[in-house]
Amino acid sequence: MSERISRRKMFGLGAAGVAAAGAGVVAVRAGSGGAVATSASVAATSDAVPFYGEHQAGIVTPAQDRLHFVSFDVTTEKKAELAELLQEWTAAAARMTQGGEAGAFGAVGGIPEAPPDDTGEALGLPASGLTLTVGFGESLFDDRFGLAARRPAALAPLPKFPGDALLPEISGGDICVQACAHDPQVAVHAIRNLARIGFGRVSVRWSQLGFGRTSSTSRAQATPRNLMGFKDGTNNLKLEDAKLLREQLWVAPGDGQDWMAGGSYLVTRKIRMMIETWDRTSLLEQEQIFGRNKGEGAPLGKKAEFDPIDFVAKDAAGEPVVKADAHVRLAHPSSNGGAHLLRRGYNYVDGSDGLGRLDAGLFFMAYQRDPRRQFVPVQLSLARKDSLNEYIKHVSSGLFACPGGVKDAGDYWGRALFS
Ligand SMILES: C=CC1=C(C)c2cc3[nH]c(cc4nc(cc5[nH]c(cc1n2)c(C)c5CCC(=O)O)C(CCC(=O)O)=C4C)c(C)c3C=C
Ligand SMILES: [Fe+2]
Repeated sequence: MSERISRRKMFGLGAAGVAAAGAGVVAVRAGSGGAVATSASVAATSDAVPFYGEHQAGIVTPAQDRLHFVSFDVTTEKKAELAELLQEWTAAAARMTQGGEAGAFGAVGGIPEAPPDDTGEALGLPASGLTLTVGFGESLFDDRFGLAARRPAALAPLPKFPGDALLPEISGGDICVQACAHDPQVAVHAIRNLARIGFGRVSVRWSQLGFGRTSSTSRAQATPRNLMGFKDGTNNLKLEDAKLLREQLWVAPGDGQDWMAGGSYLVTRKIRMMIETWDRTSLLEQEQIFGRNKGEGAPLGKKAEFDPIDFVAKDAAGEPVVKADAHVRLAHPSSNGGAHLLRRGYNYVDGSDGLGRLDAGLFFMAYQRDPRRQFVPVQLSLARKDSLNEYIKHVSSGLFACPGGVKDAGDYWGRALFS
């Protein structure tokens, strides 16, 4: 008889509060698949991130390496069915983030006559730092579910920015789920199972895979690089910036709709890079465009990555060392009324475009307390003047209200909104 243990049990990651039903019935063969940790770094990235808490995981959680982001359209017209789905999703998310299977019986533990309640491709894989973060789009607050009066003012449609080339079919959506993990198979498994559970009630509108996190969200992390080869995330809001997080990231009671307290607003922008043109641009020009050097990521005129940027310094010709149209000057809080963002983007390559070019870029994601005072002014200033614009094109956009955290096993995603 083959040895049968749960995915969660196999890695000793059981967490109180994660549904125990079916544990021990759920099957994975020990030693099957390539999930066995082979080095210290793999072991570290196999850990589970707590699911319950004041805030949703996946926002200040140190950014994992991989992303699968999905936006759903709600297809049911019944509010009760939607609330029920959110409860089912929350239970599945609580299990999967702790390394368990999506359902109580799992991929092979149920009756043979029924479809399994887990699709199976993560059997044998550890939790891999999986976080699942949910958000509600503006379109959910139309008259379908009687939620119009509960739409936060901050969830207003974003304005059209100069240069926008947005494709509606990969923009917007009623509900988003951001899955981040250190293993792409774990992130994809989670989104796929949520889509499966949602059959008949939601349908996938668009989804995006990402790799090589392009932002650090903790000082414990080294700054990664984007596909233009520059360190990205140096001057990001970070987990350790407690005061700034309170002021700039988390929605506070009294900010508007109470159901959003402890939550945050997520802006997504898929930004295609004209990397072939970029690769024919001189190093000097590349560095002037960002206002930082490519090797260290130091501000121009400075030596080390975290040296403060000097926006006043002039070169021998009397020109600003950091140009007037440099990306970091235009995006800096000092140019935007003190606005900060918590950036959490990922690189993407979606094959090629049929014209001999890679379809590649940045899936930009940024969390904030109020996009009207944060993303909108920053993006307006970038869209008008940024010298980077010659090399990029915004092709998709999303804005989602991500509520506060799920408190315990009796709570669910969006309970405060739906009750
Ligand atoms: C509206 C917000 C922003 C968009 C859109 C955006 C696109 C974008 N950015 C890079 C690369 C870098 N950005 C850097 C800094 C930076 N970018 C934003 C905002 C947006 N970027 C901010 C708020 C900041 C921080 C500015 C500061 O306070 O100094 C950097 C420098 C390193 C860093 O601090 O992270 C790089 C590099 C690309 C490639 C891109 C679109 C494709
Ligand atoms: Fe940027």
